Amino acid sequence: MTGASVDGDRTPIKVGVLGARGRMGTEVVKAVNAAPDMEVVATVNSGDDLAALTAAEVVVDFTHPDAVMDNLRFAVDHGLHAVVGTSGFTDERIETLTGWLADKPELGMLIAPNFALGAVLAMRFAQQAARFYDSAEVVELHHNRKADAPSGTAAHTARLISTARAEAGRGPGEDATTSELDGARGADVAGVRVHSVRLPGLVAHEEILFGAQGETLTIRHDSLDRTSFMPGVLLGIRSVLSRPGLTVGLEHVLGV
Ligand SMILES: NC(=O)C1=CN([C@@H]2O[C@H](COP(=O)(O)OP(=O)(O)OC[C@H]3O[C@@H](n4cnc5c(N)ncnc54)[C@H](OP(=O)(O)O)[C@@H]3O)[C@@H](O)[C@H]2O)C=CC1
Ligand SMILES: O=C(O)C1=N[C@H](C(=O)O)C[C@H](O)C1
Repeated sequence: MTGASVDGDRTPIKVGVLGARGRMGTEVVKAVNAAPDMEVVATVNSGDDLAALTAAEVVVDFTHPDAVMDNLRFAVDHGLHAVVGTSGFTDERIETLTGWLADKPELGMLIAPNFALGAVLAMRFAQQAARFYDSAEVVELHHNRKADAPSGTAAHTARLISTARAEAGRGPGEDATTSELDGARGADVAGVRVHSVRLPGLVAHEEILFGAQGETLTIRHDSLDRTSFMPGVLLGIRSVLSRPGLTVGLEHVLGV
């Protein structure tokens, strides 16, 4: 049986890392190799043959929104569990993955828009607050090498707010803007305005702002270093083996 030794102790979880040379991939390789219960058995970078991944039980993907679906197709076809941090997951993509996994019910796949504990909590708190406020906007701030805007975390946060306020019988708050320069009010994600800032020096930051009569509420999270994502990634690797099907969001693993 894969991963189990004769005396019942589990052998280290075999992990393949996609995007291993990147900012996140580099940290993942270090964190996995430093963990006592797992080891990196394959690293894949852009242009490499994915076949090396078949030595793994779990693949971790921190690549690019344009690359991740092909990588996951390979993982599902080859019976590999997957932990995914790459951004760009639309409802349509989630539906596609659900279809693929239906044919491999034993496989687990975890997609987490953000692996940092504080970011997961910030999204949960925003979801709770959204029941009480019509008006909410999201500001995400990232390093200037980031490929996509808005961030996956901000898009996910906006969708959570939108769903929570709809469930509470609320709509988007009043906005009297009738004249604006293109982009001045940010992107509309599920009826929530999302603003993206890109600056060298930043890592990953998000503010969720709520407004009501005479008051505002601001929820802010800052990842100051990419090591902030690693406890969540390691937890994801450990848990995906016993979570068949698709899980979207680390909150479901953390139970928050
Ligand atoms: N969920 C979370 O908590 C977090 C998610 N992210 C997300 O992770 C992703 C990666 O971020 P980051 O590490 O900063 O980006 P980087 O650009 O630093 O790293 C991405 C790496 O993936 C490689 N790559 C591209 N295509 C492929 C492919 N088909 N197969 C294998 N490797 C490939 C790139 O290689 P090359 O440069 O040669 O193209 C690059 O080395 C982004 O989508 C980002 O938003 C980031 C931080 C936290
Ligand atoms: O590219 C990044 O850096 C990050 N990407 C993720 C996102 O798009 O939300 C997670 C985190 O914000 C860092």
